[in-house]
Amino acid sequence: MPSRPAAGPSPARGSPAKREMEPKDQQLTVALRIRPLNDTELEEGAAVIAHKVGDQMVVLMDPSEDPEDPLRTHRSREKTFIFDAVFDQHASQEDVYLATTQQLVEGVVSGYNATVFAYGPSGAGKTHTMLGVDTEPGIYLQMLSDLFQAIEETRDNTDCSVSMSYLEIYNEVIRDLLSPSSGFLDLREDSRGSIQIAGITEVSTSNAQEIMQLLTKGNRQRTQEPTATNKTSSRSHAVLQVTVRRRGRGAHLAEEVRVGRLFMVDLAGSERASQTQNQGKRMKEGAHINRSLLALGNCINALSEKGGSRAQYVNFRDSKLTRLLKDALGGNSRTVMIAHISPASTHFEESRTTLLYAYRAKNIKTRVKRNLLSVSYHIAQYMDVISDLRGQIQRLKAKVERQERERRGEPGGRDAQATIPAPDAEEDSRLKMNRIRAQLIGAFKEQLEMQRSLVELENTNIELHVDTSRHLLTIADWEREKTHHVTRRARTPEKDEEVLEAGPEGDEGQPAEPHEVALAREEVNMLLAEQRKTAALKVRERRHVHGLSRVCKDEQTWQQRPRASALSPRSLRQAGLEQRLASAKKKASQLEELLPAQATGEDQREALRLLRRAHELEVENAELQAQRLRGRSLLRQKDFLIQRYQQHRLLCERVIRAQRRLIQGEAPPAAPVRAPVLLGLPSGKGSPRELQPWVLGREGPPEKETAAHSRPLAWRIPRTEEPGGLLSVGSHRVGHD
Ligand SMILES: Nc1ncnc2c1ncn2[C@@H]1O[C@H](COP(=O)(O)OP(=O)(O)OP(=O)(O)O)[C@@H](O)[C@H]1O
Repeated sequence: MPSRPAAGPSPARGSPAKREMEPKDQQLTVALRIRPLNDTELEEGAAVIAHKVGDQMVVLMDPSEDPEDPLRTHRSREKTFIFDAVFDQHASQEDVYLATTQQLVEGVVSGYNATVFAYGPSGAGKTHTMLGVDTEPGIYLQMLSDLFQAIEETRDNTDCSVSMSYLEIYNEVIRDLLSPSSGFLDLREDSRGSIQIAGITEVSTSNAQEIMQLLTKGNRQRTQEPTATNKTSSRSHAVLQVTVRRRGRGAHLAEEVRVGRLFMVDLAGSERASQTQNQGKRMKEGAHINRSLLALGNCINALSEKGGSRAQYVNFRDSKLTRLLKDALGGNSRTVMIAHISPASTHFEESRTTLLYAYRAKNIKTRVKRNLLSVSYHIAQYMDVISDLRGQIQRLKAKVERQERERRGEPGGRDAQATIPAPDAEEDSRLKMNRIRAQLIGAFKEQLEMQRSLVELENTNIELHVDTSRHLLTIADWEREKTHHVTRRARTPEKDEEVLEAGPEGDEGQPAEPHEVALAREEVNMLLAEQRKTAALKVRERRHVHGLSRVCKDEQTWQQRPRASALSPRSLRQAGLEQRLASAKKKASQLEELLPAQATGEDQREALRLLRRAHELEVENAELQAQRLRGRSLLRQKDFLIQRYQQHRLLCERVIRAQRRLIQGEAPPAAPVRAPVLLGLPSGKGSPRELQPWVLGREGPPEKETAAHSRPLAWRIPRTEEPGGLLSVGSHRVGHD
């Protein structure tokens, strides 16, 4: 395997500390593992079609191509791919580990992020590579053992702590595998843009065995079911995160903390619905798995184009998996992907797509940067030191002057003492001032933390909006397809039979709704319910704040109010936070008023001024971050809107074509339908409106929307059902004008 350039500092320019912080481009390491043929494949008489050639090449033969066929002799039967490393059935777990992931250990200990993920179809050997078996442990145990060994070697001059968390993404929800009772967890982006999982259990550990025990415990909670292709198929993506924090030992004012994060991801296997014959729950899981893996594939495609140019738009937001792997694929992480395939001819299609994806991933570049935190003492502590020293200097100066005067027998030697505050009184006032200042700093800090939490919550709300728009777009896409299908049928009724043969149809000759559309509907309903609750709460909240006679002392009191039970935890948290923020602001301003009276010297006033300024800057910073988040979300919303307008345009064009045909007497009599309603877009002037859920979902339209006066301009397209009838849009029917 070719060695990769190290992502360490470049010796060319800058100070060593600065060079350490400079990000470096790093290519994804992509390896391929081919597992042995299994019993089922042997029973089926499958041939081996994936062959390892040398250390880096794999040749995949197409089983459908007949070498004897003279028409095909000019075509190559082989597809060749080159990776950083290729392993076949003879490779041991240790071989795979040493050639792929061992190289990441040192980086993690020195403060770099690293990710290893196993990719491939169901039953191809991902869990085997990552977890392994007792006699042949996989990458988890081997890597963790090396990690602790490397930490042990640095113990002399650093303090090190290691913590871990373990989660699964199952059907697009995140579950804490170390604390399954904690419900579904939220993904959040912090102010630095890195993804955090709110409320995840982080356990401190001191050795690899301990982590393995926790992993085994967590794995018992992991969703695993037998499927047609794998008796112990993992139906979720499992993510193990290990964080290593290293703090240098020394008596410096500023301490350096290196934080290395290691992600180890065992993805659920992709599957072809037609092959697995999964039904019901398994099929729904499969659709979720495939959807998130499709999103992952799209990200890999976008990132690999133009050599991973950052100008290319990469949609990480399409699934929780891609959001979680954002850094691993396009950000600050050294990443290794181990793709897995079966060598059997019966799995040719899956193997081919896996190889193509893995091959594309080779072009991805990430930008690695050491996570160096400088924990400097707070400005207030410096100010204390300075203030102490100044006080001492002043007292000493006064003492010297007094002694001088006394020595010279000058009058006023004793009087002069009276103009300088007595050391005790001065000390007393300084202590008092420091106490109030410490309280003020506490209040500022509290305010800032709450403000940040509010920004995070707002961001989550915006994300809910964006998710809703995305799902609505999927539904709208489908509705357009369905309308197109119905229109086509109306135009060419003689082809009905052909259509019926070509694909499954739902009721009344409607095409059957695809799985992802049903899922999108489900999720939209869930998201809308959540949004409605939050909106209702905000209205009530505003009313409540206006008429507020007393301030709730803490979040608990707030949450214990009787009406709280009907609201979502997120809404409750937001309401509680807003309330607490208001009270913290009040407290801080009271303290601010107290302080100037206590400030006796110039240095204390200066300290106060700096303190207030630092707080103002931090507030501004938080506000800017919030604005940036809002701006980004707005852009995403606009993207969806543009797509919707495009859909709308397409539909209008189709309607116009149909009208033309109608005018020219080519089509049967028309049934009217309102194109703008179909896509939930504004029909007249005014700002674009959000896509109305009732247009696409299972819910009925609100009363006022159906009122005749609010009806948008009617468009006519050929009749598709009963004469003078209705055109069905989702479950909602749009009638004639
Ligand atoms: N390299 C290998 N050597 C021996 N056995 C293997 C190898 N790879 C996989 N297997 C066996 O194949 C079976 C399926 O493997 P595994 O469960 O790891 O697949 P998977 O890709 O994780 O599947 P899924 O996505 O469905 O969870 C297991 O019984 C495993 O022990």
